[in-house]
Amino acid sequence: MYQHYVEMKDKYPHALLLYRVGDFFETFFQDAVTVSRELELVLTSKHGGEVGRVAMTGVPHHAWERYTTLLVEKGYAVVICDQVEDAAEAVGLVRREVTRILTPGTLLEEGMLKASRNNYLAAVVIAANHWGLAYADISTGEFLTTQGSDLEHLTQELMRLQPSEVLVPTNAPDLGSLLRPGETSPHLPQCLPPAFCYSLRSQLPFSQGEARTKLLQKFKVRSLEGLGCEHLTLAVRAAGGLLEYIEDTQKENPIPLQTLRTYTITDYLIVDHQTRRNLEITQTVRDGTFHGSLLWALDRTSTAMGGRALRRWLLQPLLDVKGIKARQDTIQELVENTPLRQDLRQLLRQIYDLERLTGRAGSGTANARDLVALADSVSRLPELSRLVSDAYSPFLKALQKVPSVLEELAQKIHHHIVESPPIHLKEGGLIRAGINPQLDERKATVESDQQWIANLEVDERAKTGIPTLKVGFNKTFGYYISISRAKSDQVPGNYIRKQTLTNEERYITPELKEREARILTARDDLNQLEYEIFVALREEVGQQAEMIRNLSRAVAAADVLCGLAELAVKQGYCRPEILAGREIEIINGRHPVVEQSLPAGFFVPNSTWLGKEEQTHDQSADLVILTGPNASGKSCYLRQVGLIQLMAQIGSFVPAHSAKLGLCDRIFTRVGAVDDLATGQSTFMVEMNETANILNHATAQSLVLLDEIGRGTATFDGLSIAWAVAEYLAVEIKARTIFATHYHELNELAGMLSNVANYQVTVKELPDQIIFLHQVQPGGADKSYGIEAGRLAGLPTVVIQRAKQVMGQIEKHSKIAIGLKNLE
Ligand SMILES: Nc1ncnc2c1ncn2[C@@H]1O[C@H](COP(=O)(O)OP(=O)(O)OP(=O)(O)O)[C@@H](O)[C@H]1O
Repeated sequence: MYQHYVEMKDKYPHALLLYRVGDFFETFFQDAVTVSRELELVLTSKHGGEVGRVAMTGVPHHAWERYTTLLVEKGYAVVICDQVEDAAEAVGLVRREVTRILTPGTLLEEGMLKASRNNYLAAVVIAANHWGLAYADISTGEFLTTQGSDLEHLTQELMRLQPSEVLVPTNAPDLGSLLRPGETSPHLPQCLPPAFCYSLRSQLPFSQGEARTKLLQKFKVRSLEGLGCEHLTLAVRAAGGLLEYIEDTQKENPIPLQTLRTYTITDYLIVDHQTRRNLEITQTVRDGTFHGSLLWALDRTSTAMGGRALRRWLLQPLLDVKGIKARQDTIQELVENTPLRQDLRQLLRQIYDLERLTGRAGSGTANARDLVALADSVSRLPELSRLVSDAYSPFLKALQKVPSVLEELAQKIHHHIVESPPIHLKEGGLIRAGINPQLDERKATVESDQQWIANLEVDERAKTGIPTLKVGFNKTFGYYISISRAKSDQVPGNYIRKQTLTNEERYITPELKEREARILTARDDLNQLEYEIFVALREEVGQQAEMIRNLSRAVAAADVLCGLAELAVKQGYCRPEILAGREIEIINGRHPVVEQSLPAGFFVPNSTWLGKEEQTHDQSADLVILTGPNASGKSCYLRQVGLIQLMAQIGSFVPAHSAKLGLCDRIFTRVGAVDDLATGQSTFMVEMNETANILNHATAQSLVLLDEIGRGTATFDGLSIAWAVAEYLAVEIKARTIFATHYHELNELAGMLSNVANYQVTVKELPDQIIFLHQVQPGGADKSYGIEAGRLAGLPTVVIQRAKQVMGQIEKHSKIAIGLKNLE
């Protein structure tokens, strides 16, 4: 056995090999040490003949999925080597084969995947400063590719996707190895973020010739023109290499992938990783939780597919007005038609994860319960289409037609498979009566034999006159007749004694054994036949994978929009008017997340005007300097504007009384720095890097949100940098910007530049407290409340007095604007 194990392990040197021995999956040698460390399991050892003592760690065979999930989550590849024949019938060593290879990016099993998010496998090809990126979710079939010419964009795109595994073609000697998050290799290009798992692959499948041929074959086309990537060499190379990997690891279960789609990152609103983090789109900054994120606040979807789609939309908002309006129209129809919205939500709740169920059917991993769940869901689709039959908005109209072949397929599944089938596929009990005459005939024979055995006890008691006679069954002898030892002298002549126990004797009869043998063979045949009928049905579903998935995507989109409509109604959102220009006008806007965490009516709405032509000065600024005391609501206001803009660009209604929003090409944020200990950078350096990135990439079409710049250094350095940055943004770039700051001196900019305005968050000052009004109003705060806050916090009176004196002096001598004017 060890020899066979070593032969298998040789084939998969970079994966953990789980090897079935009896009721356990065992790991040996170094794998055992790793598994025991990672899963906190006991490491034991056994004498292994010539090799001496062998370290081993095992997990119960029925729980392999649970343990494997943990290992894969930690970034390991796992190979399952299972017994493929019955140990009891095996002659010599039980035959074992690799039945499944699991890597973080190639999971299909339901329990291993998070319902609410995609599980992406990505592949990158880098050539000098150019890159190609392909990604697929093999559980849902999505398959996309793109390319670009700035490595920073590749990093950002990977951060958006958060792939579970990234394939990188290299010349590394340890091809096939999987680097876990944080592990490095000299063969890994620098621009790849260390947070992901990287699979080092050979270059060949990623070469233009091989990759292109692979794609042509897979999609049965003669040119890649129709897929949109004929001339995108790097995109083709990445996609072809990715496809080869999927086929290589999923030999047993050919994956039904959707047709490759080519996209361009600049077709979407660019939200860099920093901004996504600062705006807390999918998780909070403080503790990384989902609760408190924008996704948490917006998600009212009813299906897992809808939940995943909403996440994708939020991470990839649109730049195309038509696309946004189509989504808005659908939300509007659902907002206005409450009965339709409610019925739709009710119905959607009954639809399971069709995308993934179809994937499992197509790859041959679905069980009978999966097929029933799929049929249940598909059979809801005609109801759904009837419900939206009068709808006029685009995403509801997309549901109006359900191909009859799908309805028939669902009926067939229901007709064939019993209502609550067992999990196991080879133990029978799957297929209904009346489906297959051969099956029914064999079932009838088995049943009659079983009935004969069931009657045997009564018959034999009558025949022998022994009232305590019993018929029993055990694994060693099969059926037997049991008689107490006291009565054993009364047994008939055809009884053959098999076993003697303390108080009883066990017998068989030739007829009993004959019936038993017939039952056992017939049952095996029956189970096999049921399995074959099931597999044929599963394949039939797999053949319709594309059609089911197209509909699933339409259901997912409708679900997202129905959820957004529900939210709009419940939270009082408005439909923003999307403009082609640069104007941003938000009347009485609210922060979508903070609003939901406060009691109703507590959130103070605030308006915003940016980039408007021909308006009063306060309402036409490109750059707003926002001042106000600590904790007055500056950061909240700043984020609110970013979130409203982003929500509008996914097509959602927004938390405001009304809004007119010109599209943004990018949203940038710089919000309160945290020391980046991992890279050893100081707070100030992180802040400066981020600011540099903004100044180098923002355009007049961008939205820039800056919260405190220049705080991590000496006051005058900080103030000077903040001033120069604000000026550059307003004069050179003309990006729409909100600049929150404690440097009141920046208010002087508004007097010098016509496209700069001052806003402040107001407070009410009482003798012994400051009341936060959270109201944003035109005008610069004329005083800072830092010293006041210090007083309220209990700093000694002398310190407060002295601080006031020092401030008085500083203010007297600080005339930045006048000074700068004199310089010119
Ligand atoms: N418009 C609002 N209505 C109601 N409460 C608000 C509003 N804006 C902010 N708040 C509350 O005030 C708290 C402080 O807000 P925020 O963090 O935005 O202040 P800040 O001015 O940025 O403070 P600092 O200058 O210290 O960073 C928030 O936690 C929020 O609960």
